Amino acid sequence: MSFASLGLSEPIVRAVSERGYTIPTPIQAQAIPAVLSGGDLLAGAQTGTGKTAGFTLPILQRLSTTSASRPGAIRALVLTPTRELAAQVEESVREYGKYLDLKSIVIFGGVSINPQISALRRGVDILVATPGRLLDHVQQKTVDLSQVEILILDEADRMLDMGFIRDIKKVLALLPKKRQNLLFSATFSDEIKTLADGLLNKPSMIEVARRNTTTELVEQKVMLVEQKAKRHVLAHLIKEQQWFQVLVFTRTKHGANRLAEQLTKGGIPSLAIHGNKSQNARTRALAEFKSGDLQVLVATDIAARGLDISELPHVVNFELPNVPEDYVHRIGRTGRAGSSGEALSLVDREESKYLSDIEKLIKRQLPRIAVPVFDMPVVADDSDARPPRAPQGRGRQGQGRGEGRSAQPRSAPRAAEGQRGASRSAEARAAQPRRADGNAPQAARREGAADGNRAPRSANAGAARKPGEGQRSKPRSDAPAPAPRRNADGTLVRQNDSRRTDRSAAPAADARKREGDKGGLSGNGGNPLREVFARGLNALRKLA
Ligand SMILES: Nc1ncnc2c1ncn2[C@@H]1O[C@H](COP(=O)(O)OP(=O)(O)OP(=O)(O)O)[C@@H](O)[C@H]1O
Repeated sequence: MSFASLGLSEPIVRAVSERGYTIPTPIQAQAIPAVLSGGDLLAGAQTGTGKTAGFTLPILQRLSTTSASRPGAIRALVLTPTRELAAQVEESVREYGKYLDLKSIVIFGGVSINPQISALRRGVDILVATPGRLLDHVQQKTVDLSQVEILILDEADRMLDMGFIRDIKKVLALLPKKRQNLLFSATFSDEIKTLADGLLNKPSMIEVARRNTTTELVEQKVMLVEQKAKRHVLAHLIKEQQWFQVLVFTRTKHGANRLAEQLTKGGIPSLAIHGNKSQNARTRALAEFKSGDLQVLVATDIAARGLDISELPHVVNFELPNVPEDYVHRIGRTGRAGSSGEALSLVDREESKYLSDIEKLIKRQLPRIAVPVFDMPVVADDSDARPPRAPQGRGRQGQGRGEGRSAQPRSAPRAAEGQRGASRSAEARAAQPRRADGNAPQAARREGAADGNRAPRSANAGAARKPGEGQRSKPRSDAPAPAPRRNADGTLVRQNDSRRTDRSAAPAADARKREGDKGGLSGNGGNPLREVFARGLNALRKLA
């Protein structure tokens, strides 16, 4: 099957083949004719399977073969949940439409509104926007949506959930009654699907794979590890396994800042991206990460949806999301367009409910792998020893609005009201890290500086490293001092624990074997029993 055979004109097919696409993906093969027929559509297909072109190409086709009712009028409106996704979608519109006489622009918050006003004045056929900034334009009467022929909700289930639904309803009220509605996502919960059905007019429904399934191209694993050990385990894995491009998801903005700072201090260049960062910092962090100049991007769910990072090899859930669909989207940043990838979830026992919700959604049990055995540095700062919040059901925590016009959290439907209150106070708690000596830890004091700026790098972190470059061999001045051998939960390995240690090392070694020795999961060389004995004795002396 070819793109031309789906009813697309030569200029569109030419642009698509210049992009390197020869065969439509299954969602494109089904969605393109359905959109061209003019009806409403609810389309679901796994992450990274080409949904963007699935709606963009037929929109371009429809608009290029009919004329606007009024010159310069907005004819298609694409809404996305995040600024970065809006920018990405509009880039695709421009690329696929480069041989057509259609104009597109993107508008989102966090940047000056004036250039957007000027661009809207000049006339535009396809507008890609985040809802918050779009409503700002509505309020200032700088946008006219009365001629919109096609509305597209990308990441539709997110757009219709409690974070966005009020804004979406305001936008819908401004659109002509007669229009084509297109809803695309990799996930649709039953309640969102029912809501979507109510908004659509006799929609066709396309489901390429079973709803809410994760892509087969991602190898998913779970490591059961205590919250306070997670950052050490993560740093160890990144160094030992020489992971380069790693996207790490945390539950809160503060947690993202803190982890990015800790990793950077430990010699792993990292930046955080979340809703409290300036747009400049967000754009820069994502660009550096996409281009391969940045080793680790620590993100909240702001980066979970839609972002297309070419051949991203690793996604890590530092904490599990409390909305199981978000798991599907997070891990879907890897394993895209036919490439394979790995997703590792670090799960504290307090998160076991989230894990079972996720496994229920994706209808499979995720394989558990052993925690690596290694020397964990002793740290006075136990600010991340706090376990994650106990599961409280659905509803996003600690994120507030997806792309708000203000820092105020969105209002939520009744059922979720209590959860959001809980989430805010939990975020506030997390904003006050504790330290044994009662002083604010460095991370907290630096937070202001780190926010919106490049996270401070350690003296010899220098430029981002390529895989294999100086990760193990170079001694670093900021490397943690040799420490007593500890278990993954931070407790000292005692003399009597040696058999236990050996037993816990065994599954790790097995896991490494299973993984074709990618692992590096074992401890130091030499005689492990003697080493454990000596270290244990040392530590006990110190304690005494
Ligand atoms: N027909 C095609 N042939 C080859 N590559 C394609 C084709 N269509 C899309 N792609 C590529 O596949 C990747 C994923 O596409 P896209 O971002 O549209 O996925 P998606 O289904 O919207 O994912 P998500 O659910 O995460 O938003 C992109 O890099 C895109 O360029």
